[in-house]
Amino acid sequence: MTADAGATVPRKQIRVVGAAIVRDGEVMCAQRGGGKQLSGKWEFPGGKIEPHETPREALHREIEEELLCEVEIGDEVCTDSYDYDFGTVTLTVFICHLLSGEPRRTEHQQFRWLKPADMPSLDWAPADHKAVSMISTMDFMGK
Ligand SMILES: Nc1nc2c([nH]c(=O)n2[C@H]2C[C@H](O)[C@@H](COP(=O)(O)OP(=O)(O)OP(=O)(O)O)O2)c(=O)[nH]1
Repeated sequence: MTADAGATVPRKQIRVVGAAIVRDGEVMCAQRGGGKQLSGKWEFPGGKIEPHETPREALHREIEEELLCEVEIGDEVCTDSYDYDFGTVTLTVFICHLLSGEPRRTEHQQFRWLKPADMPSLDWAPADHKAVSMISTMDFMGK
């Protein structure tokens, strides 16, 4: 036995924010691009929180960079963690509305606008399952 036998290496902790963008009662779902972790899985647009940022600041920045548009960030849906082989992702999802511009694809394979109840039919990244389940019961019509 070596001195550090049994010692555990701390898992990489990755804090991520995602935007459930609502328009006309539907929610924007985005399919991850090729050549990345979780390629082909569906996710909420967003990304990693930088150390100096609040979750909302990070989401605002990520949506501008990734979708080239601006959103208003509303209520938090939930936070959930999933242990991937590359680290633990802790994902917080917010309901968002478009303020200006039209979401454009810079890195995703495709977008789909789905009614909340239809969202679970997609192959979501595992960290998203709780948020998708919660949003799938929501009704955004008239909002
Ligand atoms: N943006 C986003 N990432 C998610 C979601 N669910 C989920 O497991 N992730 C994972 C995928 C990535 O491993 C991690 C961070 O997302 P990211 O969008 O910054 O990842 P990335 O690989 O595109 O970023 P980068 O390292 O190239 O800067 O979180 C989600 O709904 N949205």
